[in-house]
Amino acid sequence: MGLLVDGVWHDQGYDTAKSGGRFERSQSQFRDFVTADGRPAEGRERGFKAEPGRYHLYVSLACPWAHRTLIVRALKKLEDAISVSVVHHFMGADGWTFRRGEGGTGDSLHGFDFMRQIYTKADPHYSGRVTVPVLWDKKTESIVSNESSEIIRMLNSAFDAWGDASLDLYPAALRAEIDAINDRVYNDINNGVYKAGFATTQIAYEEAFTALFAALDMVEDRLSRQRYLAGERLTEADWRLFTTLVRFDAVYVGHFKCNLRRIADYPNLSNYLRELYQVPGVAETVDLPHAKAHYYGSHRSINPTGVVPLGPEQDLSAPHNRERLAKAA
Ligand SMILES: N[C@@H](CCC(=O)N[C@@H](CS)C(=O)NCC(=O)O)C(=O)O
Repeated sequence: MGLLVDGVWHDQGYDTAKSGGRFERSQSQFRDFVTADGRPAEGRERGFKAEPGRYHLYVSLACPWAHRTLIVRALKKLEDAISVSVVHHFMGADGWTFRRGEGGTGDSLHGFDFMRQIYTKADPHYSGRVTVPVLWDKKTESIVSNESSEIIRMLNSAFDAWGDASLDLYPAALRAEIDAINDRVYNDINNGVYKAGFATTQIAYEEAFTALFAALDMVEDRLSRQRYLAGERLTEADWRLFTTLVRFDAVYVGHFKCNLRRIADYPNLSNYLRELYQVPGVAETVDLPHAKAHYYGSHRSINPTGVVPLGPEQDLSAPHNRERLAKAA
């Protein structure tokens, strides 16, 4: 694990010394937007026009942030319009690599060996972490965005000429509701599991753990009354929660010490997780053996032996009971 400083790679883990043992996620730095007409988004200088075949996603199948982009690409039926490369699951001293095999596809655009080369190609003086996902523009040979929450918004709305325009995961009428639930889910659940797992002091771990399970309890309660997080229809808020839920019992309970309860112990959350997993196109984006191999194998500060546990038993294809919450027409 490492980062770039002025374009030079340094093998360095997360520094929690200055923050009382707390894991603090750094801000994504490439924040442009693809738009349908190519005009720069508000407050941005560079404009990128949506065109089929022009953009490429770099993802890891292990990463919950990258997973969001794969799900929205599949749901919006953009597989032919936006190509993908998948990094290898092992993230060691070189960071993400394009080693082929075990799910890794190699870099089909440049034939690079390391993900960091994508960043230095876009900006030879880049300083920061080398993260996935990345939305790459083949035309200008640059990174449009390395922020998953913004990439999914682009996939949702900018490419409707080539995808499923009938699906809107961020409908105008629900935006305030979606933004509010996203905020809690991001801080306490999506990022919460990382804050628990990468904490290097007891107090930092306990803070994250307490907030995480309070938020899961809140979501469990909400999902006992309504089918989806923002009400009666599936939105991006659900997919953002899904990528953490689907990894929870297999990875976060053990590896990140998030072990007060499993998702399997929450009746509504576990049925909801199965419903989302069974939405056509989604199961193909989920690779739990790959995720386990990544987390347990790569984070040697947490799991020095790299041994990957074999369990748990899980059947995400089993029936769910969520139809009972559908509003009678
Ligand atoms: N805010 C970013 C976070 C992406 C992120 O942190 N990805 C992780 C993988 S799960 C990563 O690439 N980490 C590498 C590192 O921190 O060095 C997003 O949502 O796109």
